Amino acid sequence: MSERLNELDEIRLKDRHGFSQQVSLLKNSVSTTTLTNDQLAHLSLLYAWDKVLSGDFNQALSILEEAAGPDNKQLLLRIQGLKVNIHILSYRYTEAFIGIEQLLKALPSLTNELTYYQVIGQVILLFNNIERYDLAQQLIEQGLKISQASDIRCRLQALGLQGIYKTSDFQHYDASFTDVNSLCEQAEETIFNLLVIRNHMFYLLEQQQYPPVLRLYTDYISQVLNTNYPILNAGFQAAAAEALLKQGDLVAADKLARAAEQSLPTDRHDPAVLASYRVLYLLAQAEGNFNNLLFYGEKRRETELAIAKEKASQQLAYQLATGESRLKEQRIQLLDKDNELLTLERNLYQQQAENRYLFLIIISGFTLLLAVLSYRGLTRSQRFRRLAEFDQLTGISNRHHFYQQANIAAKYCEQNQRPLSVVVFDLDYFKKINDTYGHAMGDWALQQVVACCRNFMRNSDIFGRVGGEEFAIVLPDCTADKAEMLAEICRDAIAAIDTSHFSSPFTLTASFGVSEAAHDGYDISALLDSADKALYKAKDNGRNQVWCSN
Ligand SMILES: Nc1nc2c(ncn2[C@@H]2O[C@H](COP(=O)(O)OP(=O)(O)OP(=O)(O)O)[C@@H](O)[C@H]2O)c(=O)[nH]1
Repeated sequence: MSERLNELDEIRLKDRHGFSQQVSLLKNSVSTTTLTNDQLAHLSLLYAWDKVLSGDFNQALSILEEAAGPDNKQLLLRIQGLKVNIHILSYRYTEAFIGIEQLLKALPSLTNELTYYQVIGQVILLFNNIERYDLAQQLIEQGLKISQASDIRCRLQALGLQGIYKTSDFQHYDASFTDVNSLCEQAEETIFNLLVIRNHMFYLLEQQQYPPVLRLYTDYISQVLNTNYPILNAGFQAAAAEALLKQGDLVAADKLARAAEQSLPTDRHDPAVLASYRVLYLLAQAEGNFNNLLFYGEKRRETELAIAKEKASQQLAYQLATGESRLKEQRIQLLDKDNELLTLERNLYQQQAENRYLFLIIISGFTLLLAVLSYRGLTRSQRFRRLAEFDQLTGISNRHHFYQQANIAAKYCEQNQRPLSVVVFDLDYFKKINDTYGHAMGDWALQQVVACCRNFMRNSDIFGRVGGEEFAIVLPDCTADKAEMLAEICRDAIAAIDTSHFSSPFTLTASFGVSEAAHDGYDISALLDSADKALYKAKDNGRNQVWCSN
């Protein structure tokens, strides 16, 4: 029986399908009373692994919690190691670090090289993530002392490369990369080798060494495609696309960047995902494609934020798990309270949404009745209302209507503690355009400016003409950094308005000011004032730029 369990362990990561089938078969056919404690625990470990590989982390954890305690110390540590692994995969970092602390205490008794790696590999990865390269390095060195097996040495050293890159000089890193690369190639550890090369390509991009990036891409891409590993595909393609872009080959860069996008897993916050969005953003910028610029700018920011958030929660969890124990427990309880509150908030929100839905159904019944009764009256009054609310030249809200809508939005955001930002902009040297090319040309320019900025706004944004050539946008649920990005995109788009078909082409530009409720409060007049002041700074500093009030 023990031999059979060891065989299954062997094929665990090599033949995923066969492993799953055989574990289930064994689990259903064997009589547990005939097994020793260790065999029972080993079977539970394999069964839990099968659940982990199929993504069912909760079940895997309960299998391990219920597993019989083995007499064999190595097996016990593997069970604890897998529990840590599951906590990491399910983002429960506090539990993960508490488990790690226990594992590290038991580490000196680990003598089997493969078990050492199985138990400690994830811990090293996590230490790298929280930038505790010193702790990761200690574990790597200990592992290298235990193991002479080339596959394990490749994996350990590959994990150590990130720390060497971040903490030592480039020459040392370059030499280490070459060593690890050849070691992993000899050991035929393809995935680890390719991950090391992918990271190296991004390192080379940082050093602005573009031809070597493309050489690595050509040399290894067929291996990458064979692994069928999306994070590797996306990483290689994005790195090569960025190198091509920097060398000015936009067409080839675009092709690879799109391929990278198609390889991207949707729910991963891997650096390869970030790199792909960065390249697609740079491409949109080079092509003047403002829709893509906004889209990928947003995606890039979201991914950056998610990576930073994850790192912060890992660092906090590490501090909690290694801090003084009573304080630690209190904080964990506080965190749990936070989680309870979040769940409560979510439930309340769901309830509110359901109530709102019910309310909408009732209201829509009345509305239909009213609509039928007053159809004629409404169409006439609607026409008058449009005239009173919207600017005739550009079609957006006039000053009065803009203020009305803006105040409603500000009140809503304040009550619901949502962010709120304001952007104001004013065309540069517009008088000169009127004076030189005539008032009709000025009108045309105003219409073009509004039409192109409108492209980048959401339905909930409030866009108004608040002066002759001055405009304002109120952005509910939007922080200043995003508002600033929108302003930059509008600024770029206005500067790109094409006047080449006129007999005397001219350039249109605008200056922007941004303010945010978190800094200036929720009063619309104060927000507009503050954004106006930032706008004057943009004008004073040479125009055609965006300034923020904070
Ligand atoms: N064509 C046209 N011009 C307008 C309209 N409303 C205001 N203007 C003109 O916009 C110009 C604004 O000029 P200024 O306030 O001196 O500002 P500017 O020339 O843009 O200079 P800076 O803002 O300092 O960069 C004036 O010439 C106004 O007549 C309009 O509806 N149509």
